[in-house]
Amino acid sequence: MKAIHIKNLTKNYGDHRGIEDVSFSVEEGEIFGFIGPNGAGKSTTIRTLLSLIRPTSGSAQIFGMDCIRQAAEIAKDVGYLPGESVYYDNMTVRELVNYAADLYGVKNDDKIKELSRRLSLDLSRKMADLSLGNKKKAGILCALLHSPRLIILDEPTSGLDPLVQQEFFTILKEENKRGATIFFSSHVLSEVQKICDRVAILKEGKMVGVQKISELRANSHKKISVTAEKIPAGFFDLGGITNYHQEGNGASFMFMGNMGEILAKLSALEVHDLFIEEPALEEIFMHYYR
Ligand SMILES: Nc1ncnc2c1ncn2[C@@H]1O[C@H](COP(=O)(O)OP(=O)(O)OP(=O)(O)O)[C@@H](O)[C@H]1O
Repeated sequence: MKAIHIKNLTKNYGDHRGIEDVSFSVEEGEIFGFIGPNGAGKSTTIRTLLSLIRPTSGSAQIFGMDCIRQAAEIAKDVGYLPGESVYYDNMTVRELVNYAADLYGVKNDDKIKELSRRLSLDLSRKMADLSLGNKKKAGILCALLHSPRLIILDEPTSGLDPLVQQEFFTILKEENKRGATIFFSSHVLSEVQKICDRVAILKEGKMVGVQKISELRANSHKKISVTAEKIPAGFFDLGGITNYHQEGNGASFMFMGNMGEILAKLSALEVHDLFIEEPALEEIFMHYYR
């Protein structure tokens, strides 16, 4: 069963481009990343999925249900953390989560207590007095408290400090283990690689591709830096080399190909230092954004 199935989805805001002809699917049980720079159209896609805005054309389904016609039914199965949230300032966190729990018919308080403890969120505080990160935690609580089948998170980590972020990822992995599908939008590529199985890449409103994180890495270039007694000009004249820089007795470049060729070349040098590194996911993605 597909948790999410989007087909040729287009949303224009008058003359402004939102998203154009976006298609992809998320399998039930996946942790799926949705990546793109600010303004790429991630929130537009999510809001269309949840029927908060209407598409210009195309269709979307969640668990086989039509996102427009069956929006109310879908909402019971979904937990959603918006990118930007506006809350009732006068409510305490406790009042807010009780309100959300009532909406979803959640009677048991254990999960609320456990999540607030693990995220270090004080339930007695007023929403108006919370920092951005603590407001985010309250939003996370509201998105998870009913143990939904599908969790949709729009830029969930902005404002969370690193320790809380780590705990939040552990919680998400546990939610995934109990069977929840997780759809995670972000412009921070390094955090997506920590948790997601596959990613969809969005650029200027259009899909660039969907790939497994493991494949992205397997197909990737290696980053090589060498310092040696003397490196003749244009010494590394091999195929598969890009971003070549040479200065003084150092050279650095990206390489994709048979590493033996590089080692054969290096054996002709008096090498002082050699680094062969996996590039960050950011660098792997860069060729999509050129
Ligand atoms: N209500 C709106 N009216 C007009 N244009 C909009 C509206 N909402 C979004 N857009 C435009 O649609 C495009 C996609 O925006 P969207 O917010 O979906 O991107 P995003 O990838 O979620 O980025 P961000 O992380 O900055 O929110 C942008 O060019 C944005 O300016």
